[in-house]
Amino acid sequence: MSKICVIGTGYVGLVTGACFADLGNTVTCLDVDETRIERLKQGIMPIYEPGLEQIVLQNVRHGRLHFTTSYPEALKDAEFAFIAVGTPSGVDGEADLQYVRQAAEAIADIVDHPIIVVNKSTVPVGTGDWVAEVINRRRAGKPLEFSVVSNPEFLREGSAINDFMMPDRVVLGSLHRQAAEKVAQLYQSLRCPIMITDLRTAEMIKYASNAFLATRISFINEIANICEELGADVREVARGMGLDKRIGPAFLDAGLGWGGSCFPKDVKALAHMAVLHGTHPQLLQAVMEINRNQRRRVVVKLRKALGTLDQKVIGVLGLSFKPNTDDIREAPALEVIHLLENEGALVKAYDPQAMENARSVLPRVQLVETPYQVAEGADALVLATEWNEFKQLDFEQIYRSMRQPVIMDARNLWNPDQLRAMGFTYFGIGRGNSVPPKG
Ligand SMILES: NC(=O)C1=CN([C@@H]2O[C@H](COP(=O)(O)OP(=O)(O)OC[C@H]3O[C@@H](n4cnc5c(N)ncnc54)[C@H](O)[C@@H]3O)[C@@H](O)[C@H]2O)C=CC1
Ligand SMILES: O=C(O)[C@H]1O[C@H](OP(=O)(O)OP(=O)(O)OC[C@H]2O[C@@H](n3ccc(=O)[nH]c3=O)[C@H](O)[C@@H]2O)[C@H](O)[C@@H](O)[C@@H]1O
Repeated sequence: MSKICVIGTGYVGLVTGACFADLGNTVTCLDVDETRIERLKQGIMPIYEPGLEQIVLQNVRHGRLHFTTSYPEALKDAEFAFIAVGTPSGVDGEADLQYVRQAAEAIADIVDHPIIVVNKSTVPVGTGDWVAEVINRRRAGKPLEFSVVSNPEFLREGSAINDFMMPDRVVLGSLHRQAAEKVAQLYQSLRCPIMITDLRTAEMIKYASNAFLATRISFINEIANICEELGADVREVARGMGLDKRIGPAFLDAGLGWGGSCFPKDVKALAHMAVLHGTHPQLLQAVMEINRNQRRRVVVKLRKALGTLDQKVIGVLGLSFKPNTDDIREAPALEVIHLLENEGALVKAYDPQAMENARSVLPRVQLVETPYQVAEGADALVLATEWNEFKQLDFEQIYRSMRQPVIMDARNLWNPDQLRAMGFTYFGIGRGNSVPPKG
């Protein structure tokens, strides 16, 4: 069993730390955010993630998982230092590496024993080499025995623990095969394919994977828009496509487009890298443009259905960028709300988990306690995030309480025939009758 330091306690750091502890290692998770660490020490999770609290508390109790803000404490005798800090978008769409640099410099300043530096953050191709340079430069005259391994993370929010513990694959990249093999041993018990390659290739696998998934979603959204005009049903189209083993059914849900803390920043960063190195990433540009338009189309449909959005009350169900998370970073719902507010609409909203996070970024939105309060007096109801609890609502009650019975089901969650039969004007995404009549 190994001694591991995890730098950063965001989604990835916390899940990585808790899961490695659960696999029997001794893990210290470090963050520069004192409040976060203080709360973690009290057993309070900084994020909503199913199963996380249980695995954290259990491993803390067994003495395998620790939290600290002290780099010396976290790195003491650590055989591995996992960097899992944020890599947000910079001004031009590039990945901002300031936190990675700080982590690398701290390792260089503190460690005096051989160590493997494992990069789990999503970073531009070439960052592994750069991290090695940062450490070496900092240690000039007093070399440190270390290797850098890239180990991109593929977990999804909302199913993070399962994704970590039952991955489709683990990707490792390094100049030093032996170092990569040592990291591979940490994952041995997960019994999944472990691919060892070079540093830059591993870094690119992460971007290419996220960009490909985003491309699938933009592709099906484009097909959805064509379906609307031609009277086909995109859900059936996706089902029919997905039965082909070469295509597969995943990531073909048309809707409001992709959001979240990663797809938007990673597709942008990949396109930025491409342009910077003289290639023209036309497909990536189109993938991003389709995604932007997907939100706007919803607002256009609502405007057409209601005549104007000015002074109209629009209820929004779901604020998180997808179900089972309280994360609202780049959530499609927020963009739709901003567009609606720009046209004078008054927005009410509810989300099962993201209300706290939404409060500060949506000062003009009336946040209410239940889906039914969202519907009350509304001129239209928009389903922006397909939480399970929205599947079975009392639509009779909703119909009675709305000012105008207009439903914009932007995640294709509900049954159009049933709702239309009840008297609702229903619009979905890519489902035949989904465009309001012209004029
Ligand atoms: N959120 C996700 O589902 C996934 C994220 N990733 C990648 O993993 C990386 C981390 O993402 P998140 O966990 O979402 O980030 P986050 O932004 O939620 O958390 C990052 C944490 O790192 C801490 N931090 C910043 N600088 C630090 C330093 N110098 N020393 C110690 N702690 C420091 C911050 O205080 C924060 O708590 C990103 O590169 C992201 O692209 C990869 C796969 C999934
Ligand atoms: O690098 C990352 O951070 C992670 O990004 C995504 O995970 P995540 O952002 O948690 O969520 P997804 O389930 O991929 O959904 C992303 C967005 O696409 C949307 N989506 C997803 C699937 C689909 O069919 N249609 C669709 O619109 C979701 O609503 C959401 O807004 C990837 O799936 C992970 O493999 C990756 O590790």
